[in-house]
Amino acid sequence: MTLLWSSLRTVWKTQLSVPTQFYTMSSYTLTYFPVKGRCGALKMMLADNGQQLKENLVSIEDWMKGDLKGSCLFGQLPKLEDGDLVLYQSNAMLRHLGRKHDAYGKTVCEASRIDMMNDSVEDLRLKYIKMIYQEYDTGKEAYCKDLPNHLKPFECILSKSKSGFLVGEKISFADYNLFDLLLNHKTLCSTCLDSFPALKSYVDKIAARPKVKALLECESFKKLPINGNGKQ
Ligand SMILES: N[C@@H](CCC(=O)N[C@@H](CS)C(=O)NCC(=O)O)C(=O)O
Repeated sequence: MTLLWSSLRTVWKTQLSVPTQFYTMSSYTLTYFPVKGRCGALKMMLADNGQQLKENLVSIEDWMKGDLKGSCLFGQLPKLEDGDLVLYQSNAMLRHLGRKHDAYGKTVCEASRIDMMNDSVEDLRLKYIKMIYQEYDTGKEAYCKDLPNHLKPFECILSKSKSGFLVGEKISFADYNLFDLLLNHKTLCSTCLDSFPALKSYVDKIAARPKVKALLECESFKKLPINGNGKQ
């Protein structure tokens, strides 16, 4: 049993831990609207790994013509192309990049915990999107009041983390995703992290990673609105 487990671990590590430099020739193309939206985390992860990203920005006018929508597997963007691989679903893209760029944990158990954390980030993102697009004027206040209940589990995890990341010793795709969503929330409510010291230093620490910092300060990234309806 021990032997089997250790060989499984070896297979998993072989799949996950291919040196990052092996992938420097990857050519990524992202097709999406001119917003940060569901692609902020993906862009941060690629930037942090020194990867190039070609972007096709789609205006609402072009989208409304319907041809592109009709060509998308689920009728929605973003779409990420990595060579011959075409991916839809932003979380599948994060996982793909996590596998390729060693941001998906060291073991099967770490990967599963990263999945769990990312699913929780997605739960909060869906609540955020619903408020932004459907009830900004009537629901923002209640949303901000309830926000600490959703941030508390992340604070709890990070306050116990030795590395300062959600899972294991290294940054993972779930960290980029949570970081991106926390930046959105700081824009929504500037004091929302004041009673969460671990989350606050987590955001500061990821924002200070040189390549992430460069992206956050880059004009073409900064000028993208967070959401498509202008609310933030
Ligand atoms: N679950 C999908 C959601 C994608 C999604 O909601 N896309 C929106 C923009 S962020 C879209 O394409 N809206 C246009 C439409 O539905 O026609 C993902 O994570 O990628």
